[in-house]
Parts: sequence; C-alpha cells; structure tokens
Amino acid sequence: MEVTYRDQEVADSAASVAERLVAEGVPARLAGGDPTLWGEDAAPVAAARLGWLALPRASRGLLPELAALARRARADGLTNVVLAGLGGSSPAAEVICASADAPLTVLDTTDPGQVRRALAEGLDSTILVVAGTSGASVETEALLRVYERAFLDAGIDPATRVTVVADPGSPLERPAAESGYHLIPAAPGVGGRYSALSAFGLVPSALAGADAGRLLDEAAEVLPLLSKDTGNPGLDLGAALGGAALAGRDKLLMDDRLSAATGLPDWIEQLVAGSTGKRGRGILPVVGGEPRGTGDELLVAFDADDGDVRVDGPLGAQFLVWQYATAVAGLVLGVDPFDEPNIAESTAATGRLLTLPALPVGEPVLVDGPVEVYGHTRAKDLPGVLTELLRSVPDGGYVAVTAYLDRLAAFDAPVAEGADFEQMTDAWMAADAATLRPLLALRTDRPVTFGWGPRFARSTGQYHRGGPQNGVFLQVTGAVADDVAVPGRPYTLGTLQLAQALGDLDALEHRGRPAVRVHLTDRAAGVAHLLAAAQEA
Ligand SMILES: O=P(O)(O)OC[C@H]1O[C@H](O)[C@H](O)[C@@H](O)[C@@H]1O
Repeated sequence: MEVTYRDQEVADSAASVAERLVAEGVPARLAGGDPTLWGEDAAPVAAARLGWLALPRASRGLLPELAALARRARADGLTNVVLAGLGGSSPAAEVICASADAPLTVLDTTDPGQVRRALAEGLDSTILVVAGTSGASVETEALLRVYERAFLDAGIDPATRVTVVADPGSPLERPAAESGYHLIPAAPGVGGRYSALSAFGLVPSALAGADAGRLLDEAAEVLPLLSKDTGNPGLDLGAALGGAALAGRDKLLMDDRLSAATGLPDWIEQLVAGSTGKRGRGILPVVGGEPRGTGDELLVAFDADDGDVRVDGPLGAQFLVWQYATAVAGLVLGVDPFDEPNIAESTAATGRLLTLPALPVGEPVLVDGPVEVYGHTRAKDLPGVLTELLRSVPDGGYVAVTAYLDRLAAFDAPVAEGADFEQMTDAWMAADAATLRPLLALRTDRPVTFGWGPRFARSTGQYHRGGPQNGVFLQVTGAVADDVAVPGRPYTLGTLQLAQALGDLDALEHRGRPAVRVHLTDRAAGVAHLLAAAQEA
C-alpha cells in the first residue's frame, strides 16, 4: 500500500502536519487504540469505536463460519443475496462484491419501487442479510418486516432465509431470537462507518461469493505499518487530507478510473463525510466530480498519476488505511471522528412526522409540467428555480442534490432495438436523476454532490447539517404508484420515504440553508423534465 504526494503544496502541508503528529506520538498511539487522542470528551465514544484496528486479525475467526454459511446457501440454491442495511452497514459489502463481480442486491432504501424490484428477483433463491450496528434504523427494520411477510406469503419459512448481523445488545437481536434467524454477532466496539472488515462487510460478501480471507490478508499486511512514524500510509494519507482541509482544500475529489476496485469512492464518501462533517468543519467528498481548479479541491487518484495524491493498494488495505487516515484527519481538524451528532436531527423529525395523521407536504409554490416545487423561491419556472439555487451558493460552498427515488429506475428506460452499449448508457443516463449532478456541475464552479435518499442521510447527511454551513440543497421526491405496506407498522414504505425526505428538509431549513424540494408527479416524465430544465441556463 503506497501513498505518494504529487502536489508540492499538499506535500508541504502534509509534512508539517505529520511532523506535529509524530512529535505527539500519534501513529503508535492510534495503532495501539488510544481513545484519548481526540480529547477527553471524545474518549468514551472512541473507546467503544476503535475495535476496527484489530479486525484484520480478529475477523479471521469468522472465516470458517462464513465458508459454512456460503456452502449451505449454495447447497440450498440460495444464490440471490439481498442485503438490507443503512449507513455504514452496507456500502463496504457493495464495493467488495462489485469489485469481485459477485452479485449482491443492496437495499439501503425505502423506495417502494426499488424494494418491489428486489422482491421480484425471485424469493425462491433469496437469502436476506439484515445488518445494523445500533439496530435503530427504522429502514432496516421495515425491510425485514416486508421480507418476512413476502417469504411467508410465498410459503417460505423466513427462518431458513434470514441472517442477522448485529452489534451485541442491538435491538435487532430480538427479532433474530424470537424468529429463529441465524444471528452473527458483529465484533463489539467498531460502529457502522468503520465496519468494512467486520461481519458487516464480510458476511454478505462471502455469501455472494467474494473472497473474505483475501481482504483480511490485504489489510493484515498493511497493519504493522500503521504504528510507524515514517512509511506509514495511513499517516501520510491522513496528514494530506487534514493538512489540505486546514489550508482550505476541503473538497475531496477521487479519480478511480484505473482502480481495480469498483465503487470505492462511495464507501469513502460515507466514511469521510460522516466522520469529519461536524462542528462547522469537515471534508466533503464529491463522488464523480471533476477537478475545476477552484483552489478548494484535493484530488486523490487511485493507481493513477493525475491527482494531488496517489493511492495504490488492494481493497482490504484501502479499507484499513482510509479508516486510519480519516481518524487522523479528524484529529487534525479537531473533530471527533467516531460520533454522528447531527444524524439524529432528521431521524427525530421523521419519527415526529410519522406520528401525524397525514404528512404535512404543504402547497407547491409552482407547478412546471410533471414537477411540483416546494420551498422558498421567487422563480417562475423550473429552470428559474435551478438557476436561483445555483446562484445562492456562497463562496467555498457546494450544491447537494438528494433524490428519494428508485436508484435503478433508469434501467427501465426504453432502449432502441439493436442499440450498442454506448447507446444504452446514453438512454439510461437520460432517464437517471443522478444525471442532475454532472448537468448542474456544468453550470457552476462549485462542487455538486448527489445522494440517493435515505442512503445519504446517514453519511453526507451528517456533513450537510454538522459541517460548514455553506450547502445549498435540491431535494427530489416522487409520486408512488404501487406502495408497499410495512407489516405491523401504521405506515407504508412510500410514507416512510416521504417522511424521511421531509424530516431532512426540516432539519436543513431549521439551519437556515437554502433548500427546495421538487416533487415528480410522474417519475419518468419528471426526471426527463428536470434534466431538461437543468440544461436551460
Ligand atoms: O447500522 P445502523 O444501526 O443501522 O446505523 C446506520 C448508520 O447510522 C449512522 O448514520 C452512523 O453514522 C453509521 O455509522 C451507521 O452505519
């Protein structure tokens, strides 16, 4: 694993940061799991979250159980692996499986269409992994309830299909015990964001056919370097991230085009945004963003020379080194990398909204074709709304687009017969809400981020609310055609999804951030309309 500086300014600031950290004994103290590094107030939480440093070795104990689990699933014909988990409980497995070409369906959504899509993949061959660290995520619990009912309706005993991965003492242990699900207790003292090499990352990956042992080997190889004062890739990367952010280069761009790992920036996003975005500080990962030369960017390139920092190494080592580097960057920025003080703001608001007889959606301030606009705007049409939002981004700020929609809906777009791959990709992009990010990025030199709700809410959501208050928000919601009931709960997935969006908006508006919700009364037509509006200057 190697970290190389390719920009003199970054190299200089990293060197002076590293010198200070070494003088304070940080590398050995962090590698040894010293919880007092981030100050006295942070020590109790850190003490309960530094377990990830031991995982490259400790998780080896899981391997026989994982092999047996995977063997049994294959013997039973359970090849469709579905992972229900939010925040840090799912993105590592997503990257591991995508990189290993191991098919995994990740459900970190409350979108009824996306959940129906997953259910339709064939319950006969489905094994469901339900993953939660705190066990408090309402989405995970709802998805478990939906799948339990679906299995029962299909005449399948859920106990033969559900595996629960949970922190010891988590409320998720209860349904597991009551219903006889296979329970795999996660290593204690890790927490969601740092759980890649724990049961959270490894159980679904092994079931889907990825090589969990290899990941641990890759991480174990780099582990001894992390206590060193020199030649320590975690220290080098952390000093670069922290030093650059202190110098105003706090937008993290990543070029992974040549990387053997698929989707690593998405995992880094949840780690870095959730860990550093607090107390008005933080590092904002801009996944998919291109460098604009604006002076507030740091470009990290994987296995390539075009960045300010070059990072080379296999996936298992990347996980460990980025975790260490993020903990170091938190120290440099003066934030506690292990808490998430502002996540609860929107979840509490969502909880309150769900107790009301009806969701307070309000009245649209304007309707433009299949798109309703809610919030404060003086604009007369949708292109005007977007222009106004873009103009309201302050110096050093950013635009965050968040879409509470079906992440896979674009693949339903009609593609002409005989179309080649490029034409197919064009058709999908033209139907994908995520295309808003590059389109809006063409119209501003400020970074534009994109996140699917509620997935982003537990990572960049922490940064949006806790980080520098210079974000401008465009939230996209959509009408639900075919809702899904949540058995045993008074709400449907569609209601939960909308309540989450409104809860998030509420938390942003309370902080005085410019935020507009656009609601698609027809989802496919609405996305097309929105993308067209984004192109109209
Ligand atoms: O794993 P859960 O209990 O469902 O929590 C999901 C997520 O919640 C918060 O956002 C934390 O910052 C994450 O680290 C965690 O993964």
